Formats: sequence, C-alpha cells, structure tokens
Amino acid sequence: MKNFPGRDKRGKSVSALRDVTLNVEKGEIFGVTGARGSGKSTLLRSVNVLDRPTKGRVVVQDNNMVKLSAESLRKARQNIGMVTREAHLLECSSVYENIALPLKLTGVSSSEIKRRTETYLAFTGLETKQSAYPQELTELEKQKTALTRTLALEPEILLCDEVTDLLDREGAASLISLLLNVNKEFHTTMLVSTRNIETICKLCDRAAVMASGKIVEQAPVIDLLSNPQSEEAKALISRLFPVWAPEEMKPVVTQAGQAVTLTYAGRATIKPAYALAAKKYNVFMNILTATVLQLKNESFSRMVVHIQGSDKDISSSLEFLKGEGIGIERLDPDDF
Ligand SMILES: Nc1ncnc2c1ncn2[C@@H]1O[C@H](COP(=O)(O)OP(=O)(O)OP(=O)(O)O)[C@@H](O)[C@H]1O
Repeated sequence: MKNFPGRDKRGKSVSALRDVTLNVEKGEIFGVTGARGSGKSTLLRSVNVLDRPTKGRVVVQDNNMVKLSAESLRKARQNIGMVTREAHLLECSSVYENIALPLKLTGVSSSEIKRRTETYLAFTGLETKQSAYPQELTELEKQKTALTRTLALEPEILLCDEVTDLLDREGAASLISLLLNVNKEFHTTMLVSTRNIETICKLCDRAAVMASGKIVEQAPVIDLLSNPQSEEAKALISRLFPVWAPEEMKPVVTQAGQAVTLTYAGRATIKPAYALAAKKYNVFMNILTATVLQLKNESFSRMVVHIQGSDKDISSSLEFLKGEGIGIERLDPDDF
C-alpha cells in the first residue's frame, strides 16, 4: 500500500497502491500496464524503495527492502538497475564518461571500468558514439546510453519505467529488441511499466493491468491477449485489434453470413486450417482485417473474417476451426 499525502484536488491524500500483490520470477520479464495515474511508476519505485510503501513488504532476493538499514538498502539497490522515460545524462560528459562515472562512484577499479564500459557499449551498439555528447544523440541513442550505464553496473534486476514512451515506433522496436537481448544474454529479471500495450506484448512473459492503484488482472501475455477478463484489459486489447470492415462491405457483412474473429496463438500455423475448413464445409471466407503480433516467444494473430454459406455449414466450419485450436468469437452487426 502506498499513500501520498495531500496531493489530490481537495488536498486529501492519494491512494497510489492498494492491495497490490505481485510475484516476479527470476529471469522473467514482467510488464505493468494501465491508464495514466493507475500506479505503475509507484509500483516500480517501491521495488527499490524510491517510493517507500506506507504498508506492506517488498521482498527482493530474500530481503524485505522496507526493513533494511540505510547502508544495506544502498547495497541492495546496487543489484537493481533502473531506466526511466528520460535518460538523465550528464550534458557536459561524453557517452563514455556517462557510463564510467557511476562505476567510479561505486569503487570499481580503473581497468575494470574500461573493460565494462567497452563491453557494454559494444553490446548496445554504441561504440561509435562513445565520444559524443548527449546533445548530439537521438532520443533512442540517449535511452541506449542510459541502458548501457545501468548494464555496466551489472544488476540482476532491471526496472524499466516507461522507457519507450518518448521514442517513435521504430525507436521503441529497437529498444525492445535490445531489452530482449539483455534478458537472453544476462538472464536479467525485468519489471517493465508502460501505457503501451504493444510494448508489453512484444517484450513481456507475463503482465499485470492496473487501475486506480489496484491490479485488476495478471496473466501470461498470451492469455491476456486471447482471453482478457477485466474491462480494463479488454479495452487495452481492443485497441490492438479493431473490428473493422470497408464501408462498401458493411451491408454484406451485416446482412448475410456470419462475421467472426479468429484468434491463433503459436509458433506457426502448420496446417492450412482456414483453407481446409472452407473446402470441407463449402463456406467462403473473406478476411476483413488481420493483425499478427510477434510476442517474446511466439506469434499471435487475430483476423476478422466474414463467412458465407448455410447456417449449418458455417457452424460446422467454426467447430472444425475450434478443434484446430483457433479461438472463435461471433460478431454482431453492431460491432462494425
Ligand atoms: N510524489 C507524489 N506525490 C503525490 N502524489 C503522487 C506522487 N507520485 C505519484 N502520485 C500520484 O499517485 C498516483 C499514481 O501515480 P503513478 O505515477 O504511479 O501512475 P502511473 O500509472 O505511473 O501514471 P503515468 O502513466 O502517467 O506515468 C497518481 O494519482 C499520482 O498523481
């Protein structure tokens, strides 16, 4: 639980976290998403006690962080890296110096500083930028510098607070793929907060959806996508997969046949299930929209399809597709 004193419109305290229970497994990437002000950043900042919980425990590697002495907390924090929406680089220092300085402050030897700075600059692909100053960098390069600075401290846990939010789509994709490499290479446990559901899908193993300081749902990303339970999760997912038909198709789609969403999760569609269903049951399938998302370990696709044929054949073809592991949702004309 976390209350902030006297900051709402009427000067009352703000209840930023309420009844939050979350377990992040070693080596996994766990996402936290939700609307603005739902408590994501406060949750992340509770892990390293930048925001001290009003009540409750924060256990990191068997240490209850809220009970540690100042000195033990300082040591425990060295194992918890944090990257935020803004890179917060020293403007008068080069990329190299920005990475080397925190190492120097933690007492790392000069030869080890050189080794680590060079190693992690190579890992993040910033070698050619090491002499550049922050004002010469793109937003993506700034975020990569901040990430390199954190990686060089070799934390086992990484908190990523809205790290892709200032980047364009291409920049976000590049940072996401770098974070996936970090997780793969160093087995770093990550807790990632973002309002962007696409970032959660591409990066995380599991995720929690927050609303008004509470976790309303938590599940593996694939389950969240295929079967969201809470209104908040449903709203987030529907942004990724809009139900849509071209204007000229609407009379056809809404008056005859059956419109459905077909959802498939897996590494590859081995059988041509849709073609088989069409042939076997003599139905015609017209794909109106299709979205394929590459998740961390598999792909996930959702299509909006209009099926024409007799009612019996449509039902049989849908039963067949269900048997092939494809998720089916019948749509109403009002959904378009
Ligand atoms: N230092 C603070 N003092 C007072 N209130 C705060 C403080 N930090 C956060 N809050 C309040 O706590 C609530 C949760 O804020 P938080 O920043 O954790 O949400 P968020 O989900 O990360 O939002 P965003 O997506 O906008 O970053 C909000 O009502 C916010 O105004």
